[in-house]
Amino acid sequence: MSEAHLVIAGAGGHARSLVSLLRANKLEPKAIVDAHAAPGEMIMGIAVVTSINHLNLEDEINTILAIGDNALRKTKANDLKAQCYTLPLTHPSSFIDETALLGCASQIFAGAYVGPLAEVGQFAIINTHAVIEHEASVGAFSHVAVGAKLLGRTRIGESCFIGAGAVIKDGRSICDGVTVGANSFVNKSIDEPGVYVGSPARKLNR
Ligand SMILES: CC(=O)SCCNC(=O)CCNC(=O)[C@H](O)C(C)(C)COP(=O)(O)OP(=O)(O)OC[C@H]1O[C@@H](n2cnc3c(N)ncnc32)[C@H](O)[C@@H]1OP(=O)(O)O
Repeated sequence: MSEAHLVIAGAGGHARSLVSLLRANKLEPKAIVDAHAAPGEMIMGIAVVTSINHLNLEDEINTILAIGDNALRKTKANDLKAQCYTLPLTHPSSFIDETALLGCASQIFAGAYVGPLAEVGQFAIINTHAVIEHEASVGAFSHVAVGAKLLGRTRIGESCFIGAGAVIKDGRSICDGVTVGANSFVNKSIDEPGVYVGSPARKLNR
């Protein structure tokens, strides 16, 4: 039986990070699929095509989502369902405690830390050097950006974006659909969706 081909969906910045993550795991994507691909476009030596129909592959295809936008990633995951690559992807330089739980299709990038009894939901992204401390949890389709830190026992809901370098104080919880700005400090739990910035973080009123 032949192995499934890996295909990356999306040709934005996150696609480059994913190629690097896959190669660190000795996996090579067959192609990158993006509706806006230019003729002959290549990314890091990989062809970018507008549709998987152009690949003429008879074998199974497993799609890995290179979509940083949480809502779009959720829509695409629901559209593709069984065609998605379901195993968590972890960079060899990340540390995942043996008691941590990683949801299907979660992506853990270089230097990230996922501590004891922490949980990462399905299709969540834990980006470069992010820290998910002991017993913290990250909801499905959330994205913890570069260098952000979730301190012990924090709980982040679904489809949240925690900006680069942000810190969430230990024990605090954040409801679904919250964006926390880069370098912000969340010292109180957040129970209303919206965008929160600053130190301490305050809701942006618009
Ligand atoms: C691999 C990777 O690159 S992963 C990508 C990681 N990217 C990030 O972490 C970026 C995170 N994004 C941010 O921090 C953005 O500034 C957001 C999402 C919080 C807000 O963006 P926008 O909606 O465009 O807001 P905008 O830039 O108009 O700012 C609105 C107000 O909030 C303030 N503000 C925006 N971001 C922040 C922040 N991080 N900290 C403090 N204040 C902020 C602005 O100064 C502005 O204040 P003013 O109205 O008094 O002038």
